[in-house]
Formats: sequence, C-alpha cells, structure tokens
Amino acid sequence: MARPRLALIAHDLKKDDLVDWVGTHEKQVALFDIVATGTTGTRILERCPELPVTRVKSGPLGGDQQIGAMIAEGKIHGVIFFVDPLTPMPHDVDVKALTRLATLYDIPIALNRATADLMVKGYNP
Ligand SMILES: O=C(CO)COP(=O)(O)O
Repeated sequence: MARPRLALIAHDLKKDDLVDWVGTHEKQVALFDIVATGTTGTRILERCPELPVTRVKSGPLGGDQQIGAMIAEGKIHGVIFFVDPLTPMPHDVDVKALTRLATLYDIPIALNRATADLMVKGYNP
C-alpha cells in the first residue's frame, strides 16, 4: 500500500508552534508523505530537512485549495492545521473550504496542538 499522506499547514503566528510540534514528533511524522503549504513547508524543512515534504502554493495564493482538492481526490489521509483564530485573513474562505472538505470526507483534522497530540497518540499503523 502507498504511504499515507499527511497535510501540514500553519498560519503565520502559529508557524513556530507547528515547527516545534513537528520537531518533537519527527519520528511519527516521518511515517507519512507530507504535503504542506508553501511557507509552512519551507519552515518545516529548515527544522527537519530529512522529512519527505512536498510543497504546494502558499495558503493565500491557493495552497489551501490545492490541499482541499487532494482531499476530494482521496490523496490526503490526515490534516494538521494550526489555525490563528485571532487574525483576519483574506483567504478565510479557502480555509473554510479545506476544513469543510476534511469534514465531508471524514479525514482526521487537528486545528490545534492539543488535538494534534491526540492524533499522534491514536495512530497505530
Ligand atoms: O495561509 C496558510 C493557510 O491558510 C498557510 O500558508 P503558508 O504556509 O504558505 O504560509
């Protein structure tokens, strides 16, 4: 079977937190092929250069939509998306579309660190 694919995304004020989380859980994260939005992917690779990260466009330029489309095509098996609930975003509708598709297709999606921790604990390949 192909390796499962995990999407990693963080808004700007949450990027440090996600990069730290990935560093803490690098072994478990390395079990997946990673897809990340542009800047998030760059930041993750700076911290963990060995991880198999494929970058799509930056979120505001359509990256959330690209990952949403991959969910609809059955190519994403989990999403960790550290969202910033306090900052207005021009691409808010794209974020909503992505979370909607993850819900529709019953894909595990963690929107904060506490839920990401639970996802890692609950994953037994
Ligand atoms: O804006 C984002 C998600 O909505 C993230 O995009 P970047 O990783 O390119 O900053």
